[in-house]
Amino acid sequence: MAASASSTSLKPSTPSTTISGLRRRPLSTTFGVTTLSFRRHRDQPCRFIVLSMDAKPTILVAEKLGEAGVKLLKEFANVDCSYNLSPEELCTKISLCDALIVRSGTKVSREVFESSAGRLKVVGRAGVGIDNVDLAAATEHGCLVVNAPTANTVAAAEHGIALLTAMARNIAQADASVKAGKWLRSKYVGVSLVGKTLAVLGFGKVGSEVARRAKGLADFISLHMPLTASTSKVLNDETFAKMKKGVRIVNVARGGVIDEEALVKALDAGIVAQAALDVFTVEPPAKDSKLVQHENVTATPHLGASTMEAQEGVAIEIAEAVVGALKGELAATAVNAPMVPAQVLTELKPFVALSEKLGRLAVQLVAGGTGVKTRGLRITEERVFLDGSPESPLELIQVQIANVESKFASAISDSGEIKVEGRVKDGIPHLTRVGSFEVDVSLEGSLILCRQVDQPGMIGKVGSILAEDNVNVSFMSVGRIAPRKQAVMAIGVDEEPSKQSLKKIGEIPAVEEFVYLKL
Ligand SMILES: NC(=O)c1ccc[n+]([C@@H]2O[C@H](COP(=O)([O-])OP(=O)(O)OC[C@H]3O[C@@H](n4cnc5c(N)ncnc54)[C@H](O)[C@@H]3O)[C@@H](O)[C@H]2O)c1
Ligand SMILES: O=C(O)[C@H](O)COP(=O)(O)O
Repeated sequence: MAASASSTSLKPSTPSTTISGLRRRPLSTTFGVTTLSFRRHRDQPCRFIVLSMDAKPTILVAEKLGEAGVKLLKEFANVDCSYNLSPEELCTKISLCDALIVRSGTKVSREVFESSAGRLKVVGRAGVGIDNVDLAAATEHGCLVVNAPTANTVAAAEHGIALLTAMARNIAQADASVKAGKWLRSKYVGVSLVGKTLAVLGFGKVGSEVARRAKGLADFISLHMPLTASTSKVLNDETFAKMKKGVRIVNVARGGVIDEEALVKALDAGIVAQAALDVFTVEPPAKDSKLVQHENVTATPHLGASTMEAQEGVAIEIAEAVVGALKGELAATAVNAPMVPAQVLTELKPFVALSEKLGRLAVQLVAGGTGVKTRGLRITEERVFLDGSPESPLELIQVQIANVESKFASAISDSGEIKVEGRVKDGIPHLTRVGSFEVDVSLEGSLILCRQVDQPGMIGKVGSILAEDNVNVSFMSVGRIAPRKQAVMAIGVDEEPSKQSLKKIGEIPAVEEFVYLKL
């Protein structure tokens, strides 16, 4: 038997947690805890949904993905490539899947998350825009959403420039007329780009690449912001009325950032001379759409990301992100959790493992089962620096669950919540407090918590019962209020004890309560 025993005396429980020089109010929830919170540098909160998989996962790829990405996924998971699913078919299939990969053509609605009945752990968006994924529903269902934010940036910027130049010289319209047997040289006189001004709305990755390529272009507006509540119909009757007459508009962002009816009116009135559009509010747009059919509109079918290079890049980027998330690694491209720089991820990794284990442990301590994880969850966190330094390292994590009963009464703190606390020691998560009792046990394998009258021989008695059952004890720690009063024994075990052994432990006369917890 490999065991290490230690004994500590009870210290009064504090209303907040001290984190190396800063005082921090612990996380608290009204119901179960599976979501973890940290602070990262610059005092921005980070939230991770920690995933762990036991069997080989199943990944549904619902839209065409580059081969290199599919190959990568197949090395790790069962991969089901099923395209053109109806919303109903997607909802039926999703209950058998651990991850889903989509492009912009699939709506990942609340119904999809509800239909997954908790099995769906990751949604991978093979591209940038995540307006087709219900992020609030994903978060509520404990599902991580990751995207591939970098691999198609250049492709989208190049398409924007292609549309801009093609629009300025009427390339698409002129091509169609020549193919129709016409030769209309005076009809298709274009505008020169030299000396003009270009407004880039949405100056992020794509927008800045467009600007770099567009030096010297102008009197154009190129849209590159995501579709959100604040960008929806950002170009509308009011904004068109304020524009310079004869402006030309390029949209490779999302159709919804333009009020399309207003654009048709602006085109008819000559306020907007031309528009080059890759994206539409509804895709594909209606065949008789006034906008698409307008003679001053150049339209492409959402081709911004469609280059061989971008699609291979996106496929690999999303495959790596989804596989990483399914393995429980921290996701750098998570969109319903903040992006965290690589060096911070390394620093936080053991704390994520600690938080995951504390969360699991705390939820199992709730009386009446653990099926409350996604409902009524309220997380609060407050950080006050004692030494004035936001760079102070994280020292311990405390998880509290309020407004619930516990199946292990000793886990209830003086203030009435289930409380567990842990630290990272030599890279390994340790449980350091249960309720008001200080313990020190490595959070590996599983755990027996046992409250007993503090008296000689207790460690031996419990140890013998486990030894008879061939259960190896990895760590053992006792926290007590005062000598010969109540004590809590935390025993780490490598194997699951039989029901009989657990019963025997419960029958030791000095044992007042005990619980077996799987980590
Ligand atoms: N047509 C395509 O195939 C294609 C390809 C790639 C990206 N996109 C679209 O382009 C968008 C931008 O992609 P990205 O990689 O550059 O993203 P990004 O996050 O790097 O850049 C978006 C920028 O928009 C800005 N922004 C947000 N709201 C704004 C507002 N109300 N007004 C002005 N700016 C605002 C942000 O601050 C950010 O700088 C994506 O969200 C996607 O919808 C389309
Ligand atoms: O947001 C994006 O990345 C682009 O719109 C590309 O979408 P797609 O993958 O459906 O081409």
